[in-house]
Amino acid sequence: MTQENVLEALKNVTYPGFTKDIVTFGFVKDIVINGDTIGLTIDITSSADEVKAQLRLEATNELNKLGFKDVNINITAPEAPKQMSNSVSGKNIAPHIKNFVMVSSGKGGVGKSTTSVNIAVAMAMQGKKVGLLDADIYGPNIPRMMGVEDQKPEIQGNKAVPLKAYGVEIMSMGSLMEPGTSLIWRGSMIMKAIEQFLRDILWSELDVLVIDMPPGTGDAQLSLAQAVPITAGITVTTPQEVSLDDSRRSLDMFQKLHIPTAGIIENMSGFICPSCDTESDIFGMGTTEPVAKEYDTNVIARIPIEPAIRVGGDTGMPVTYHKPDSETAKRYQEAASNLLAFIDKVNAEGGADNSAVQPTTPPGVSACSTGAGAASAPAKTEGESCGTGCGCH
Ligand SMILES: Nc1ncnc2c1ncn2[C@@H]1O[C@H](COP(=O)(O)OP(=O)(O)OP(=O)(O)O)[C@@H](O)[C@H]1O
Repeated sequence: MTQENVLEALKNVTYPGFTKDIVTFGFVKDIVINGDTIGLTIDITSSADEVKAQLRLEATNELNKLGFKDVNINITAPEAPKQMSNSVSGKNIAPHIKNFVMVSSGKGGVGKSTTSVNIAVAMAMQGKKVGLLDADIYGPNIPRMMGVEDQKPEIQGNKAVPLKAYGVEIMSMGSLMEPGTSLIWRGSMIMKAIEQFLRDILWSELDVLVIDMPPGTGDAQLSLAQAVPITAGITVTTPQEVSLDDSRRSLDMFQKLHIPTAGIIENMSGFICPSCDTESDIFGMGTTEPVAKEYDTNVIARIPIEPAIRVGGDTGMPVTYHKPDSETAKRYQEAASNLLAFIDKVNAEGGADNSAVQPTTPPGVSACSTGAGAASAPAKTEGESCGTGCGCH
């Protein structure tokens, strides 16, 4: 048996999906014949496992027919493209961002933006490529807290370049609006804004995008969860019972939206006196632990009330960066480490998956205009959401 016999026989093996055979393509190389043993390489251009399996099977059959008993085929192929995002299925409109963290709170004013800022800065200080998206369209405070409130993002074509401070890429509705102006948001506008923040902003290939949500559980949260797979949800709460009730709603929302829950941040947990550095109880301390247990999650940090945090927020000088030796900076760093460990765990277990929260209507069909319910549904004014999350208005 000669190399020519072998090549002739392998001309019967067509490359999957094509009419040409693997010899004509020039894929067969390094044929070594030793009695009834043969070794060869098939060097292909596809990284698909099915292609490799089919070629191995068909080539082995042909060589067995020629009389070879021991057939050793080495198939070389380009490496499969690296999966940038941890999305295993479902929708991801920003696949170059590896992980998304949703920071939510049941009610306003509990320190959600302050937490988002300091955790983002802490992760950047720990060497991660971090972005911070201010999706709190009702009260976009992030530009002030990050010291970029006087800057406008550069526009390239129809996209915007994020601002940058403390090693963190930043985008906020506040940076796109005139200071002091307000927008009246309908549900459908919120959905579109969230998608645009992900699609039309030139984010780098980030390790983590921290997203500061509006308070509560509404259209913004649903839209975000449907647009990208959220790797981790954090809820921020203060220790009082009234706030805890609302944080339960946030935790329940994570479960309903299939968002892995990283845990609770108990903010304003005790007070650190600026003169004597002692810690005292004001709103309560440690009250979030039972709530975390209820939802099978953890308290990832307790952040005391510290005037330096408020000053840092007001002056655009986050405490984590500007007072790295303070007790609160250390706690934010610890929260960031806990969050990163949680993200690693989620990814090791297969990554986040938002396929279960996609709109259920087929592509191109509006949930608002089809089905038996549509005829009896109340008429909607232009631009009003039907509340199904279909984004059809
Ligand atoms: N641990 C803390 N110690 C001292 N001040 C704090 C602390 N956490 C937050 N603050 C201050 O409380 C105020 C409200 O915080 P922040 O804006 O972060 O809350 P929020 O939950 O994002 O509010 P909103 O829902 O209105 O966006 C800010 O002035 C902030 O500086």
